Amino acid sequence: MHELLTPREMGEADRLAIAAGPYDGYALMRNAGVSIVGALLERFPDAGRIAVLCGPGNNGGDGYVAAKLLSETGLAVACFRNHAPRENSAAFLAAADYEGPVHSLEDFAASEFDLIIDAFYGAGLARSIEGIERSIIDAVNAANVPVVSVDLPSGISGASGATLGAAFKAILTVTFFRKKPGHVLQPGRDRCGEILVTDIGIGERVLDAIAPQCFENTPHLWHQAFPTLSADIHKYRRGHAVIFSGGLTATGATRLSARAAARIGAGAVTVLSPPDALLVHAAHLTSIMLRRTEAVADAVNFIRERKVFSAVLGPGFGDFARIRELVPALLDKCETGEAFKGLVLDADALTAFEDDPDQLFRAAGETDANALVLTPHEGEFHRLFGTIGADQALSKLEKARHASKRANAIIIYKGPDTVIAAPDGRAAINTNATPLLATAGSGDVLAGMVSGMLAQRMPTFEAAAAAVWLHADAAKRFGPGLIAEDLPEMLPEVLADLGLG
Ligand SMILES: NC(=O)C1=CN([C@@H]2O[C@H](COP(=O)(O)OP(=O)(O)OC[C@H]3O[C@@H](n4cnc5c(N)ncnc54)[C@H](OP(=O)(O)O)[C@@H]3O)[C@@H](O)[C@H]2O)[C@H](O)CC1
Ligand SMILES: [K+]
Repeated sequence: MHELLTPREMGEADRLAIAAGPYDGYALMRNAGVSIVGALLERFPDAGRIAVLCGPGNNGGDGYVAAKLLSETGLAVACFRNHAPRENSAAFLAAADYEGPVHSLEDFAASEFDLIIDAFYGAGLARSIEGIERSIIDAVNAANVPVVSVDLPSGISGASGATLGAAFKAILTVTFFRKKPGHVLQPGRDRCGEILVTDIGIGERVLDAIAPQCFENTPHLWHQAFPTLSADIHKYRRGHAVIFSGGLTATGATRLSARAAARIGAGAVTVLSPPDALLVHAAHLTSIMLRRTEAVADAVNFIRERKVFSAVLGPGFGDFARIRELVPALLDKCETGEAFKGLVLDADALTAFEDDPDQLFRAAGETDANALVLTPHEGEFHRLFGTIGADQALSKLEKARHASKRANAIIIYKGPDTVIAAPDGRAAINTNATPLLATAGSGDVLAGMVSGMLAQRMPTFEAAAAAVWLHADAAKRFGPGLIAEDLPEMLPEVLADLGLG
């Protein structure tokens, strides 16, 4: 159930389902109407006066079916519309079968109803909503009458989650078969309210032909890929990660990453420290090891000789020139050795390339697509991927995908709707975030978690997606008062509940 279908893919699912039978388009629409009414009666048993706002397409068709069913239960239902459905469409049949009153939108007043069914537009929204429909959306939102949206809140693009003109703020959105990216990307996600995905008779088998590449980030996506422990494992075989430390006054970020890498299951974690910070680390570290490194060669030799599998570079690092020297060396298997699988660049390691991102992309382009993870938040993304970031026509999902191809790296584009994208086109949108994660050091922990999973040879896309989900789950479990130090300490509980590790 974690596949997300674009409106185009959903249209294809519809077409394949009708071709396979037994339902034709109107039968699917009737099933959709039954789902809407079932959810509505369960949640709003006291709604006496219900308005159904019907658009000209099949979304409106679902509205007529719902109106007919509700009026058959004895409720006072009124339909409003601007345009009748196209002749011979399924929506046309639904409108003809509904025998109650159909009024002009001009006569609609939100205050006269206990509940509004929004069936203006769904998957077919093609442009900005204007005119009377826009005025009604604004008035309904201001009046605070509960809105149940059919498929999507009208005005929200199913592909991007963007608002086109104006969009309803629904209390419940009933969608069909699978969610769409617009349900999980902002601002769409906030406009949906509760999201109910219902079965309308489309068989799972249609997904074989569609082969969706976008997923909601849930444990189903990466559970199977999570490292398991065999009885004969030892600490270095379990996986060795290194974290690069900055200088004397900025060592905390390193330790947060290191602790997270260890807690997520790396067998050994070593902090690579410049000489001036060694004593500070020595005073704080216990199970995590410490190694003095000065020149780039010290670091890559250590990685090669100690069979290190992954590294984090950036948190608290400070020295941008050194980062620009280190990255090409760390992406070069001749330097690091074949065992080294993955480099996570965060914070300063992203900023270090803002004047010349091509330098980073060139180095990444010469390595395999699973060797590098970049973890930009909004500002870092724009600095690194200026043109892609500024392209208003692209959704956050598309931006992450373009950036991933451009950089030949897995991108974790952070935010309330973090997108994880791989150069092969796969993408996951995260939905379990909490504002509690807006605390200093939480990004350092995330970077450490990714590297801890890479150290255990988890495939990179899955490791990145798992880290994002587990990180948010840890924050939610801790709750108010959370600081970054708490995140690694919550991981044992998070992992145990999922049966992982
Ligand atoms: N398998 C399923 O998921 C099923 C879905 N159903 C429902 O069908 C809709 C999708 O129906 P569709 O007819 O493709 O699209 P819409 O109803 O959303 O809208 C298309 C019509 O709206 C016009 N339009 C689009 N944008 C605007 C706008 N901003 N202002 C005015 N008019 C607009 C569009 O006009 P064009 O000129 O562009 O053609 C169309 O007339 C899906 O969301 C589900 O609710 C089925 O009922 C069951 C199976
Ligand atoms: K709608």
